[in-house]
Amino acid sequence: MSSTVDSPISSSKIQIHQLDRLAPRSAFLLFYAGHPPHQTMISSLSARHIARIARQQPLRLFSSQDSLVVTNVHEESGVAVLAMNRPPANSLSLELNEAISTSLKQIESNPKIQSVILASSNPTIFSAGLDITELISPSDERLPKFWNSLQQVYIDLYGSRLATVAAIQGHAPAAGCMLALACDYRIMHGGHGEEHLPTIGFNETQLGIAAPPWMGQLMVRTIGFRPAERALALGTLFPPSEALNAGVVDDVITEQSSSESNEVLKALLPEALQSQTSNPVMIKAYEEAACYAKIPPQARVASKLVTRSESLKEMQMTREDDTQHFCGFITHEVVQKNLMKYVEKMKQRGKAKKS
Ligand SMILES: CCCCCCCC/C=C\C=C\CC(=O)SCCNC(=O)CCNC(=O)[C@H](O)C(C)(C)COP(=O)(O)OP(=O)(O)OC[C@H]1O[C@@H](n2cnc3c(N)ncnc32)[C@H](O)[C@@H]1OP(=O)(O)O
Repeated sequence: MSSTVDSPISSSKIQIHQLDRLAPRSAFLLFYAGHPPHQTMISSLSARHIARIARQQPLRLFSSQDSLVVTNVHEESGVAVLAMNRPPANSLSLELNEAISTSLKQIESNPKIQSVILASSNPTIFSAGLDITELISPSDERLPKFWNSLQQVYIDLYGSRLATVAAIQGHAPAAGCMLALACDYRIMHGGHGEEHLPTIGFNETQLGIAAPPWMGQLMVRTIGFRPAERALALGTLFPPSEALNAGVVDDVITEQSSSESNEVLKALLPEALQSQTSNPVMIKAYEEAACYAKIPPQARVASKLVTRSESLKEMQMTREDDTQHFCGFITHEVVQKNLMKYVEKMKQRGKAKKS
């Protein structure tokens, strides 16, 4: 049996085939009418359940307000948006990491899309890095799974066939910075006055831990050996203008939002980001993404491989060792103590802010 549902991915219709024949909780195939078939994994709902909903009402596959990520595509310009949506700080949990990887693959499977903007539904925090609560007294089963999901996000983003543009509206410490550095282009908001400057960088040493080798090397490849060596040792968090000078980001936008919303952004941005249609960082991110989307894709991807394939290969080869080191390091008594102290400080700061 097949039924047709409206898709927020594009204006085209989606046909769902043979859902009833699939076992519950299995993945199913979606065929975009008029395009070659694409595979889309939907693991959290059973196929029967989805088939039933699909017959009754339009199925919103991507732009749900309570999803950990929200995505949308604009086939006319070849640009998509993938926004992290995990309040309060987009800290990277196992589930958020998996959602980022899955959504990126879904976007990649659309041949009309050449660029993706990595964004945040939080206007002041891009991502707070790893969810520190994942690191404290972790279970033996979850910790390696968690680290693997982060490695996978890095591999998927850094090696994506899509041109990737990071729209950094706010803070991007540690693994939040990694997400941005794994993109092809980074645009950061200049902040709202000296007292509210967002920062970006690898601050791990300030937590009593060290960035893993592949993250550290990413910084080295981005800003060069000596500046990276110093920034990693000191755990430097760069405010926007310093991030620009050091080459951590490619562009800093200081202008305020205009009152006029941008028509293309209205069509491109998922519901949860509609308040950002006049946001200058988003406008610039779209312009960059559209610019990349016009380059012949084979040539663009080949040039990306020239600069990235060696480090990706290395990552694949050292992945298991990296997981073992990470788990050993994080569960060390001294590291656990440092992390607990850090979280305590973070909570106190939060309480003080609220009172
Ligand atoms: C030999 C080889 C060995 C290899 C070993 C490798 C080992 C590598 C190990 C780890 C690598 C780690 C990388 C990381 O990403 S660690 C995480 C680093 N992140 C941080 O330090 C950021 C902490 N957060 C902040 O600084 C701020 O929250 C900030 C992002 C700047 C936003 O500030 P603000 O706007 O003022 O918001 P609040 O501070 O009030 O935060 C809002 C709520 O969010 C909670 N929060 C924030 N960050 C995190 C986080 N990372 N994890 C979990 N929760 C977080 C915060 O507590 C507030 O919660 P609440 O509202 O309940 O008070």
